[in-house]
Amino acid sequence: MTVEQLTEEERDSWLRGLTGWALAREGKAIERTFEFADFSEAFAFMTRVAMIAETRDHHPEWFNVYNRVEITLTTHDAGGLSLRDVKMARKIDALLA
Ligand SMILES: C[C@H](O)[C@H](O)[C@H]1CNC2=NC(N)=NC(=O)C2=N1
Repeated sequence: MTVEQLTEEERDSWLRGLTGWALAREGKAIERTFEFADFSEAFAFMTRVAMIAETRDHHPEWFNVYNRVEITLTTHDAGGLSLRDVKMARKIDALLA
């Protein structure tokens, strides 16, 4: 799939609309850390994110220990950040709203 990488301007503008997400990997990714009451809550969240990832065919890089989930979004096909990452971040955030 051909996916366009965001320009720096687009990236900064889209990022202003996302709370809690920060640029990572020299602007080629965004990341956010989530904390839950315990492992069960964290893993339930991960399961829901996994379902979204599968339906969108857009997969997170993530790390979990106990109640903490760190998510990094980047578009491998674009070699950096694309609108798909921004949309995925919004979907993830919506799970917690
Ligand atoms: C063939 C398949 O559509 C691609 O490999 C998809 C799958 N999931 C993906 N996930 C992410 N994060 N980036 C991609 O570029 C990507 N590409």
